[in-house]
This record gives sequence, structure tokens and C-alpha cells, in this order.
Amino acid sequence: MLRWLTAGESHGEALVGILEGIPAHVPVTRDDVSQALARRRLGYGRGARMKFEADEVRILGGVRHGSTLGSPIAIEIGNTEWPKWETVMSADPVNPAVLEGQARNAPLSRPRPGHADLVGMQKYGFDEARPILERASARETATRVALAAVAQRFIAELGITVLSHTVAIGPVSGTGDEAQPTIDDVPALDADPLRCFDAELSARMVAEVDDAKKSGDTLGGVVEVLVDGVPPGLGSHVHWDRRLDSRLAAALMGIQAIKGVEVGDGFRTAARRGSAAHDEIELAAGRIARRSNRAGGTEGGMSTGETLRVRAAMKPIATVPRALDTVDVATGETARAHHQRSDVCAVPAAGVVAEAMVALVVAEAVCEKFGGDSLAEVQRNLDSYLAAIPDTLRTRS
Ligand SMILES: Cc1cc2nc3c(=O)[nH]c(=O)nc-3n(C[C@H](O)[C@H](O)[C@H](O)COP(=O)(O)O)c2cc1C
Ligand SMILES: C=C(O[C@@H]1CC(C(=O)O)=C[C@@H](OP(=O)(O)O)[C@H]1O)C(=O)O
Repeated sequence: MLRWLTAGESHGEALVGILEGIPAHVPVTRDDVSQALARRRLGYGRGARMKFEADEVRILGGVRHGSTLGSPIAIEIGNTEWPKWETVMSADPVNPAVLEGQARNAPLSRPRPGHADLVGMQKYGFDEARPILERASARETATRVALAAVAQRFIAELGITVLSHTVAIGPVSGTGDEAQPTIDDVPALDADPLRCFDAELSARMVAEVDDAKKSGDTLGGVVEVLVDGVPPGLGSHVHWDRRLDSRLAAALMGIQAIKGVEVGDGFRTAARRGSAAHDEIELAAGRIARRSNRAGGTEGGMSTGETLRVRAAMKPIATVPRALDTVDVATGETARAHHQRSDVCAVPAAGVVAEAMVALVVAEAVCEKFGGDSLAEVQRNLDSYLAAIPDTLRTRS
């Protein structure tokens, strides 16, 4: 079983995460985690904070000499800005007179439409949004990416790799008729500012971000996550909460601002006839093979062994510079929503977070099916399961 938990506020001293259930002997270093976090900070359209935020990583438990111990893994990510926020975000009581003069402590009484501000105040009994936005902020996703860096190292040892790419920014997207990309086509963020396959499309997306920024607006978009090397049979058809597709959907919907999820061709499949929607099974060089992968690597809630392919749709950033109408809950008067520095578009970063969530779900499903206390034991269980599939049922992949 794999379990994990995060804690920490956006402008607090640090974020912390614990991941329990990773077997012993998985090679992992602080650099692996730092590199994963660096990828999350990149992407065209991100705000000022990502330019200086350093994500100072400390692995506090579960790893020794670059290898997991099988014990819970604890990771801390220090916030570079903490000295500026120390008084306002202090865990210890602070003299109200000291807080009075702090600009950062000014009450945020003009909730932003589309963020957690208003309903969070109602639910948790606060009269301003700071105590809500501190945890609602997607800063928290740094912790998920850090924990998932370990999960990714674990499944990579078993030959499973995870990558994402940008499919749409606002209204700018491909036609949908493009050839299905493979994981080898995914460009690095330093090769393409939006991690988009198509250079011409990417340039149009960049122009769209520039245009939104110029007019004081924000954007969302769509990312796709591809997972190669998944063995057939992760997840199960026997119960709704064991289905791999339902678990992937829940994990992706658990990312801030994600409002839609597609497995394989998803919504596009709904528009097709059955004869053009499914992946026909054929014999290729004496092996069973699927002719296509419209299903995105799951059938009956189980991985098929084909590339796992899921998409997530992100709504535009809620902190719109040309601020939206709201009500000032301190005065009861109509107002403009509070605005602070913010991303214009965080779609490529959401792609890295989506990779993280997918990696955690796949790692969890691997632990369930092939569970062992050491990497070697998991590998043995996987190998013997694959070897036991009779030739007549064996697929190409
Ligand atoms: C990587 C990432 C970065 C984000 N950056 C911002 C941001 O700078 N400003 C903002 O208002 N929302 C940002 N969001 C979205 C908010 O966190 C999100 O809209 C908010 O938590 C409310 O949750 P909901 O959109 O799921 O309702 C970001 C989301 C992600 C995934
Ligand atoms: C800090 C991160 O993203 C933040 C997510 C976010 C939000 O409302 O979700 C708002 C912004 O926070 P701030 O006002 O402190 O700049 C983003 O920068 C991060 O991704 O590490």
C-alpha cells in the first residue's frame, strides 16, 4: 500500500510531505527531487515568484546514501520568501500591534471569483481570505511533485516512464487529427517553452499568452500525460474504486484548477460510432496486438499494456489582473477582487503536477499488484506474473 500526505502554507516556512510504502533499495537523491521541482517552476506564462523561488529540498527520512530504506520518506521544501513572511505567517502568537503595520497582513476582504476565498471564509469561519488562500494555493503541488519524484524513480526501475505535454492553451489547440504522439516526442521545457510537440502550434500558444498578459487577463488549457511500460492488469474491473481509470481521474481532478479529465480519446470517443471508437485486436507476428490506442491504455478499469494516456483541462488562473467584480465582505459594497502577483498561465506546470499525480497512482497500483518490501522482490513478482501469462494471451507490448 502506498500512502502520502502533504502539509504547509504557500508563504509558510516550508512545505512537508510524507510518502509511505515505497520499497527499499530504490535509488533516489536530493538532486532527483530538485530537478523535478525545477521542471514545475518552468513554463511560459508563470509569474514572478517562480523566477526566484528556489525550492530548497531536504530529505529528512526514508533515504540513506542515495537509496530508499523502505521506511516513510519525509521531504521538506523551504520557502525562499520566508524571512519576508515570518511575522505574518508565524505559528506563534504575534502581538497585534506588530501585525498592524505589516502590508502583507492587510485583510483580504475582496474574494476572487474562481478561487477558494469566499467559500473558504464561509466554511472555516474567517472574515478575510489569507487563511484560506495560503493552503488553497497551488504552491502545495511542489510537495506532490517532490514525493512523486521518488515514486517516479521507483516505477522507472521497473521500466515505467511518465511525461506530459501541452495540448491546448486557451482556444489555441491542434485540430485533433494529429498522429498520436509517443513519449519520445515530448520536448523538454528548455526546448519548448510550453512543452508542445508542434513548433508552429507552440508559437501560437506563446502569442496567446502574451496577448492575455497584455490585456490583463489569464488563461487555462489542456495537458496530456503519457505513461510507457505499464504492464497489463493494474487496477481492476471488479469494483468502482479499484478501476485504474477512476483513480487516475480522481488524482487529476485533485489538482487545483483542473475541471475536466479525459482517458484516452475520452470526449472525442463519445462522438464516434463503435466501429471507429474501439481498438481492434489482431495478430501481428504471431502475437496479439491492438491496432490502435484510442482507449488510452485502459479497458475495464485495468491497464492494457498500451501507453496510458490521460488529459486534464485547467481553467484560467483565477487571479485576473484586470480584476473581476466581487463584494468587499468588510464593507458590504461592490468592489474589484483583490489582486496580487500571479501566473498568467500555469498549464505546463500543471502538466508536471499531472505527471506527479499519475506517477503516484501508477506506483500505488504497482505496489498493490506486485507488492514487496524491496525493489528486487517487486521486480520478481512482476517478472513471474508476466511469465505466467500464457502465449495465447500474450500481447505485443
Ligand atoms: C501549477 C498551478 C499554478 C497556479 N497558479 C495560480 C496563480 O498564480 N494564481 C491563481 O489565482 N491561481 C493559480 N492556480 C489555480 C488555483 O490554485 C486554483 O484555481 C484555486 O486553488 C481554486 O481551486 P479550483 O480552481 O480547483 O476551484 C494555479 C494552479 C496550478 C495547478
Ligand atoms: C507559489 C506557487 O504558485 C502560486 C500558486 C498560486 C495559486 O493561487 O494557486 C498563486 C501564486 O502565489 P504567489 O502569490 O505567492 O506568487 C503562485 O505563484 C508555486 O507553484 O510554487
